[in-house]
Amino acid sequence: MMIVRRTRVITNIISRRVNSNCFTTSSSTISSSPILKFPSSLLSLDLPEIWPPSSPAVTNCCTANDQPSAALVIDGKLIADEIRFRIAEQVRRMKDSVGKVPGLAVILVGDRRDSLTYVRNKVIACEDAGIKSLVTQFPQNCNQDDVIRALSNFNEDPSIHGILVQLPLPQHLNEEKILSALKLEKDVDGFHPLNMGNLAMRGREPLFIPCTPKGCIELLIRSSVEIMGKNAVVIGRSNIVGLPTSLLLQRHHATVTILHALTKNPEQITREADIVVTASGVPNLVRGNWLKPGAVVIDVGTFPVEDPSCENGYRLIGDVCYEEASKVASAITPVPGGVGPMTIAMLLSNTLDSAKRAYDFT
Ligand SMILES: NC(=O)C1=CN([C@@H]2O[C@H](COP(=O)(O)OP(=O)(O)OC[C@H]3O[C@@H](n4cnc5c(N)ncnc54)[C@H](OP(=O)(O)O)[C@@H]3O)[C@@H](O)[C@H]2O)C=CC1
Ligand SMILES: Nc1nc(=O)c2c([nH]1)NC[C@@H]1CN(c3ccc(C(=O)N[C@@H](CCC(=O)O)C(=O)O)cc3)C=[N+]21
Repeated sequence: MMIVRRTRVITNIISRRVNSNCFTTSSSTISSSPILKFPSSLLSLDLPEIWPPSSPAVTNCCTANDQPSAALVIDGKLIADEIRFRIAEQVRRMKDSVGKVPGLAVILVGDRRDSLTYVRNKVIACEDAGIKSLVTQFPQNCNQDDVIRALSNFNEDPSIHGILVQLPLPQHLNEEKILSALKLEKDVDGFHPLNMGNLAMRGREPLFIPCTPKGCIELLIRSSVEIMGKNAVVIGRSNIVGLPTSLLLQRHHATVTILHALTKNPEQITREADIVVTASGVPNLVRGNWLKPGAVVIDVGTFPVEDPSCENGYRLIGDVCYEEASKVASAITPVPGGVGPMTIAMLLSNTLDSAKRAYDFT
């Protein structure tokens, strides 16, 4: 029998209507947009096997004459901020009662610009939440044994509850070997084969659910999108996004189809989907005519393109042709400001969960 751990049902949507005159999706435009209402938070900081179904508030956006209207934008940044606020509260409570805070260690190899940005964002998010963070950076040409030694030190450090090895690693390093050196109890990314295996098996509980897939599901639930019984398409089958996302959607009783680079006629398959989660890394892959009217679209893809006018020297493009898709979908996540901030919030959530387990703190 399924154990339903979450008890609260979400009825509100954190989102905004797409401004049809504005197709740029920067997080600043989103956070300044009108917010319908905060939902009562449903972030369960333990691991749910399944969430209860919520009201299908975002399933169909067609007008009376069946013309699709603009999609609701699922504001990942806003939702992530709310979750991070809740995490910070719990960290304070932990500090007050046990005298300890959660600790996250990040291992970064090389100096890829996007990795540096992601790691910096993770460190800032930790600071904001009161979580201790340590970053160990190695040069691109480093020795594998040195990386494993650093990992082992973090494994043994009782003040560290989560360890993240920033991916991708340089070619000469063996990702499988490095990741398998990570202590299961500290695998806050949820990439360990045992965590992934438990996610895949019915009746089993992984210690950690991978952050991006967990963030995608959290976005759907908080936007009142019903998952149970829906046709979901996941584009991409990678170990870090596509595969665990498809497993998680299945755990929520969606009927899941996985598309990959060799799939024939992908647009025909996506057109049948109520929910499309895309993580291919191919910019603008998903066009408006790939979607069923009223579909919910979660865009995980982040493809960096040079842009000297941006602070980091690049801007991100998603997998979805936003301009087209937002006219067909009922709800859509922007890039940036959609899944990305949720990934970080879920990392903090997993780190807090790990510390709670370590200190037997509820
Ligand atoms: N926002 C966030 O928090 C995060 C964003 N990302 C982003 O998500 C994207 C995917 O990341 P990741 O999973 O690590 O990438 P990978 O390159 O590991 O996997 C990409 C997957 O997409 C599939 N694919 C590639 N081209 C096509 C195509 N034309 N049609 C259908 N499927 C295709 C590949 O298929 P095949 O298996 O056949 O090669 C593969 O399974 C990237 O843009 C990444 O930057 C990743 C993590 C977090
Ligand atoms: N071990 C490991 N775990 C990961 O979770 C992991 C990884 N390696 N390698 C790379 C991918 C990518 N990833 C992102 C995290 C946050 C944003 C994010 O916050 N994006 C912001 C924008 C950030 C920016 O400005 O560049 C947004 O979409 O709004 C994006 C992508 C985690 N990944």
